[in-house]
Amino acid sequence: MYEQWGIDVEAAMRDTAKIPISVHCWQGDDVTGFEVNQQELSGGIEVTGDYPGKASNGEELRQDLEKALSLIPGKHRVNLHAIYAETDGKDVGRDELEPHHFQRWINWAKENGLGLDFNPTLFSHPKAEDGLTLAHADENIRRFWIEHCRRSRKIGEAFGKALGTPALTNIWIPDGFKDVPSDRYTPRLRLKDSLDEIFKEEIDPRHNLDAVESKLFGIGSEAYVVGSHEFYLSYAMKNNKLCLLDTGHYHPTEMVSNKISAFLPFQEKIALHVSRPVRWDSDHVVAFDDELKELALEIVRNGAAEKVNIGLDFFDASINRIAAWVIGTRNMCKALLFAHLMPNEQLKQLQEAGNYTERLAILEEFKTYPFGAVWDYYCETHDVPPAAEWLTEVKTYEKDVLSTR
Ligand SMILES: C[C@H](O)[C@H](O)[C@@H](O)C(=O)CO
Ligand SMILES: [Mn+2]
Repeated sequence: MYEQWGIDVEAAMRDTAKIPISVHCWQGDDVTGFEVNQQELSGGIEVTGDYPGKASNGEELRQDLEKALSLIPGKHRVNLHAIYAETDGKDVGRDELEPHHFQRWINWAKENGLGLDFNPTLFSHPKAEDGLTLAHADENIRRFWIEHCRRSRKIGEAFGKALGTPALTNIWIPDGFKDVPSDRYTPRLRLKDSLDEIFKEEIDPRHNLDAVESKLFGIGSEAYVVGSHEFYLSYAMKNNKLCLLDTGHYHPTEMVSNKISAFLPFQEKIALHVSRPVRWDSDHVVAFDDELKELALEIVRNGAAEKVNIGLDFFDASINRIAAWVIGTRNMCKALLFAHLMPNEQLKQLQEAGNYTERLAILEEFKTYPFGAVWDYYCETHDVPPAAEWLTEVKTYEKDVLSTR
């Protein structure tokens, strides 16, 4: 059926397999991390649920990631946060972190042929208690976070050097106000200054790429977020940084799929946190829904697979955490395969010719093409279980490993 449209199914599978997804480690432990002085999750992000068996150290988290990755077709990446440093019981401040605190992650990534990405952690910390970090009026606090971000880029650089693939080091801060500000400008000036300090040192883009992640609002920053979309878009354009678009960080009817082609004429690279907002930035597990398909289509039909760094960002503790990773990441891969199996060139020509009747007719017909069969075949060719067969393995792992923790 696909070949009748001139679609080369084997080529579609090959091209899908070339796209790495950066799998976020923080789904595995509810964004807890391994710091010696662990703090409550803060910064306006929430994890709900208490499913048993969560990973509580590096060994467990890596073991769980390995299990999840073994059920996902293709070769992918792992995205770390600074709170996943392993310091052997020593209380190392975030402004003191060094690449060697991530040596076990680097060794593991090397053994498993994975790339690593990184994020400084500017929440869940006494110096982020009032929800302000890089835009803080207190110079000591602001300096502390500048130093943390500076060091984070060096950690990203070390990942890139060791693994031969650039790390994406992404800065997200919670800074904002619950209620109407009396001055929106000064905190933004301070954030700009902080970023200038952080990025002062040039780092070879073959080892590290810098991204900045905007947000519309958070819990405790309902009225104003310093690092808004316009702020970071302007900063990234002027300073040659990547804008990271989190699909949960916009107005409920504002679609990130619609933004990709607006960025592409101007930006060499874009980064994504693919998430599933349900009424708000709720970070639900990514589903194979219309917006996910549209996002993948925008990447594939615009030939932008190498320009868009795809990362995931969801955390659900009400279900098995390995299953959450597998469902969300398989759905991202599924959407990319789906996008490669559309008659994109014909659809483009129909639009150019003003033939919107046929454009709609064909888009609708393809919704019921036998995509599931191709997906199963894709999984089999990558030696991972097709359809829901992966669930049996997750259940066995839950019985043998998770339930013993
Ligand atoms: C833990 C992540 O870095 C965090 O979720 C951030 O990326 C975000 O999206 C905050 O809303
Ligand atoms: Mn995010």
